Amino acid sequence: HSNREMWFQDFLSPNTCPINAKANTFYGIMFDAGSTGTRIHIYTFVQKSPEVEGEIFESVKPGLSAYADQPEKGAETVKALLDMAVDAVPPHLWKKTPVVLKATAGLRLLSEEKAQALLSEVKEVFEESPFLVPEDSVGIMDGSHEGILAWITVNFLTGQLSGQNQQTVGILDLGGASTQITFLPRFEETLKETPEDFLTSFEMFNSTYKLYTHSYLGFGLKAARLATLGALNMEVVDGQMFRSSCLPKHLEAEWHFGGVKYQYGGNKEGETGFKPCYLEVLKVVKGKLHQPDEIRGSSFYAFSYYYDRAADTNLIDYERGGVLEVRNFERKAKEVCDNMERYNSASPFLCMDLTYITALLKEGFGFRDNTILKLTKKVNNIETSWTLGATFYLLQSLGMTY
Ligand SMILES: Nc1nc2c(ncn2[C@@H]2O[C@H](COP(=O)(O)OP(=O)(O)O)[C@@H](O)[C@H]2O)c(=O)[nH]1
Ligand SMILES: [Ca+2]
Repeated sequence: HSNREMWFQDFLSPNTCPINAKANTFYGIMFDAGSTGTRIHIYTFVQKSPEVEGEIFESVKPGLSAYADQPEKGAETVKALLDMAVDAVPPHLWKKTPVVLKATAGLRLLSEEKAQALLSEVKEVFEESPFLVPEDSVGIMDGSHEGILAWITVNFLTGQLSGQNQQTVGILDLGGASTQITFLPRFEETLKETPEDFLTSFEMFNSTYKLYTHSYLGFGLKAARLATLGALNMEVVDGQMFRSSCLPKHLEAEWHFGGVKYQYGGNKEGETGFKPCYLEVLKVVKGKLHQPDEIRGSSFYAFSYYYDRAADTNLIDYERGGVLEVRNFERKAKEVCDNMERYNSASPFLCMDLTYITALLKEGFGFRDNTILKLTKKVNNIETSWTLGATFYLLQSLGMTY
């Protein structure tokens, strides 16, 4: 360093810079313990109005449920991410920076004691850190909150929660083990025909919202693969083969999910391709999901695996996302499933995944072929995830703001 720079650096050190510049900035750390990975979101807030100044986002695979029998190792993956936050947050703010981890469907599918073992190891990592560890800093996220909090994130970031025009957007989140659908019903009719536990009211930014939301456990993309193979929620006999016409004909492979090993493969003799595959995935979704009429015409934001699979098949730009119709997923599914040899470089599940997404949207939720989906993974450079919404609630509950 030249001495000029040193002088400059000294001037801006925390205890000499103008207090209002520093006092306004504070941080929140929210971990998303997803079924396929653990993610850290380090948010920077500016005090004056609910404003997110920035986000540091990192993720690690696999998710905590893969460490069902080695909870300390699972917690180590959280510690590695938390060490990043020690570097990112100024030391004088550590004690005022809350750290929370919420686990989603991956841990909901684990046994109670295995999930608790993982969570208590994570709690120890938090206790050993320099950050503020609130009361319920580690836990499993309630499915209905998962959808609502993602809705808050997207509608806050797109400015629908502050502006007067309450033209909010609905959200679709396709995880590995569960999938969420959330929107603000406009018609009284919808409220009447919706099951009671699908409707949740809450207070945010001094407005009250009554949202339609549901988290379908077992309907995430990975869980749906097992369901399509007929392997979900069953004791797998060692060496048992699971076959599907959604898989390449000559495929023989094994796969680990949620700590269990599965043998799976294609239909050497039987049929292969979109038509037989669609019939298989239809068994997973037909008649299993609630179909609110209101959504048939409205467009939705869609992210997580909806985004990943659309990007993997160039339906959207990998970085910027894009807008498409439900029919684009179906067309791509047909193209992949009926030309499997051309796609052998991609995941062997690509045909099954795209066909499942098509069936989930059309036969599951009841969307039309021309329903518009806005696929995004960031809005204003902030990840579209339930974690920002969860952090707003956390700060509110700590009386820190909003
Ligand atoms: N970019 C990005 N992708 C995400 C985020 N959360 C989930 N995903 C993607 O969605 C996939 C499945 O979601 P996950 O959270 O692991 O499953 P869940 O526990 O059932 O919700 C992951 O493999 C990621 O690719 C996120 O915050 N940002
Ligand atoms: Ca998730």
